[in-house]
Amino acid sequence: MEVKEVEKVKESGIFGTLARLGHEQVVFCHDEATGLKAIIAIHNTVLGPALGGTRMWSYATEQEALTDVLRLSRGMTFKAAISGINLGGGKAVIIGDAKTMKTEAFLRRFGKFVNSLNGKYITAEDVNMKTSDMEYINMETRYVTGLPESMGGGGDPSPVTAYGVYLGMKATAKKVFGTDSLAGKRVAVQGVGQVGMHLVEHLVKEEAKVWITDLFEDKVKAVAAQYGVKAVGQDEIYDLDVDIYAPCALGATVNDDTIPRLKCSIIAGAANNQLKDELKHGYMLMDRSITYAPDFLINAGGLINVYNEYLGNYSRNRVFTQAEKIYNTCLSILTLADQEKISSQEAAIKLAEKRIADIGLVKVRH
Ligand SMILES: NC(=O)c1ccc[n+]([C@@H]2O[C@H](COP(=O)([O-])OP(=O)(O)OC[C@H]3O[C@@H](n4cnc5c(N)ncnc54)[C@H](O)[C@@H]3O)[C@@H](O)[C@H]2O)c1
Repeated sequence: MEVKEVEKVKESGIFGTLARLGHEQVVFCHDEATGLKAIIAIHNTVLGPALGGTRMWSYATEQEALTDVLRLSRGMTFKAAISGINLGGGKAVIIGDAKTMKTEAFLRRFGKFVNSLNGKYITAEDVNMKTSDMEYINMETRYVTGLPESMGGGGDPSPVTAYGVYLGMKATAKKVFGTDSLAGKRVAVQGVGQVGMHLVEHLVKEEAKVWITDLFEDKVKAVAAQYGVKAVGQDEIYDLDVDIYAPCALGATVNDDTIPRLKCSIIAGAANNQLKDELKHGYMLMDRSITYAPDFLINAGGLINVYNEYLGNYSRNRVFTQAEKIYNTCLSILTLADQEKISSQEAAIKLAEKRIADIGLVKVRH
């Protein structure tokens, strides 16, 4: 959590912050018996109900939890809008230790709070929440998605996310190199977890030259051996002489320290909030002629997956077909950014906001 962001919330007060970020509703949930403390933030419901996962974290302060949920829910609005999905943006955070506090009663009490919003907010998994937790939440509300396949859910969203990231990377390559072929292109993948590993598979299939890193050496060794790619140290990844940097671990890795070190022409990866400061670092990348594929667009495969599950009659094929739209949307955004001399992140937000405004007008007409 950025200290600066927390300070901004303190300075402008809660309503001032909601006005600045454009939120509709924030719900504070408290239950003495189970020790549940949660915040549900509904950013925008113009396109549909607000969908976004629940994150459980031992936040240092309540202010920090509030800042996180406001920032994340706003991001979900843009992600759904740019992906052509009829959903709004929302998110929930639960304050506390996920290892010790999650009991059946605790999760079902949270489910009851979600249910009290009558479908205005739909929850799903996020950091420190598992599909098994969603099963308990589902006992108290039907406004939950991301259920296990055994319960009719869509299963692991990571392959869909990785496919979208791969297509976003190809579209960006088309813009930068004039061809979307990644054959022979040098790609550095940071984080070979669920998404990173599937991404490596796509890249190797297309004969890209791949370097990988991860916090866990066993993961690195396993992926390097399986796909015949090269392993590098965690910090070394920023200095590699590569064409593409793919952040698939944590957010905020594109920042004051790393931008001067990067030698790539493209950044395209799965992590959320890759730019530490959306505005400043978007422009720093432009100055260095590094083209950035907006994260909330190219990592939207997971959202497309849970949305389809929520609609019912889930089909994995349909999900992959919908994820293919990421390629053309990415090209449109990069073209708009060029035309208007703005960062690709700003261009993506502009297109997302335009769709919300246009569809908002359609909705008020009879
Ligand atoms: N899973 C999805 O469908 C999905 C959808 C949208 C966005 N994302 C985002 O994509 C990213 C990857 O998701 P995932 O599901 O693969 O997560 P994951 O936890 O399975 O994998 C992340 C990997 O990054 C590694 N890592 C963490 N910090 C690192 C560091 N400093 N250097 C190198 N490696 C590091 C971890 O050890 C782990 O192996 C996350 O930021 C996630 O929020 C995932």
